[in-house]
Amino acid sequence: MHPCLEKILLNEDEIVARCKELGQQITQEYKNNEQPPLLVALLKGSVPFLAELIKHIDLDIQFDFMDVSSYEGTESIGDIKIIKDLDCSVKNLDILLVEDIVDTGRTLKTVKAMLKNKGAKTVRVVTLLDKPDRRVVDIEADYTGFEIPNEFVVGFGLDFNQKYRNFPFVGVLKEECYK
Ligand SMILES: O=P(O)(O)OC[C@H]1O[C@H](OP(=O)(O)OP(=O)(O)O)[C@H](O)[C@@H]1O
Ligand code: HPA
Repeated sequence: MHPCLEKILLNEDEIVARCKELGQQITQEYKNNEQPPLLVALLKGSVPFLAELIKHIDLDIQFDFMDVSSYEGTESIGDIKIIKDLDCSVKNLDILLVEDIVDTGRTLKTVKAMLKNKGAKTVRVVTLLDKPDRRVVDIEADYTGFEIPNEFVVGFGLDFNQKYRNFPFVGVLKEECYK
């Protein structure tokens, strides 16, 4: 057990089982679509979730990455910066945006609007975690792994100051470690 860990909210088995359900649901909902979706994953937090999810999507999907940043420590700074844009065009594509967490909703709202502006045909969202109590803009994911309470979480991709992304579970740190 890591010395900074206060508690585990979601263990690895629960996360993997939910990724399987989400992958199957996505497969069903896109299988009669004209084209398979392009998964757009937001770096860096969504990487472990993307890696688990795609094992359970039985469609000829492709994926690409964008890196946007809005957090310093546990604070959303509101201003969304693009650090790395997509490699491919999204024009007329059905996009499935892959997020680790929807918190204030600012990142999702901004990125969804960017993709629409670039000519995406549709933009849906799959998120591992949703923290509805923290929302400041009106936005919801189309597919959600787990709703969680208003606590700053780490693990399964989520960081505090770039650390703890490699925990295979989602947990909460001891207060003295959020410094
Ligand atoms: O709903 P919001 O309040 O906008 O917060 C959610 C976003 O914040 C985190 O990203 P961050 O900018 O920390 O980048 P990271 O994925 O590299 O950790 C997280 O990965 C989401 O993308
Ligand atoms: O709870 C969180 N943990 C890590 N990163 C985050 N970005 C938004 N909310 C969170």
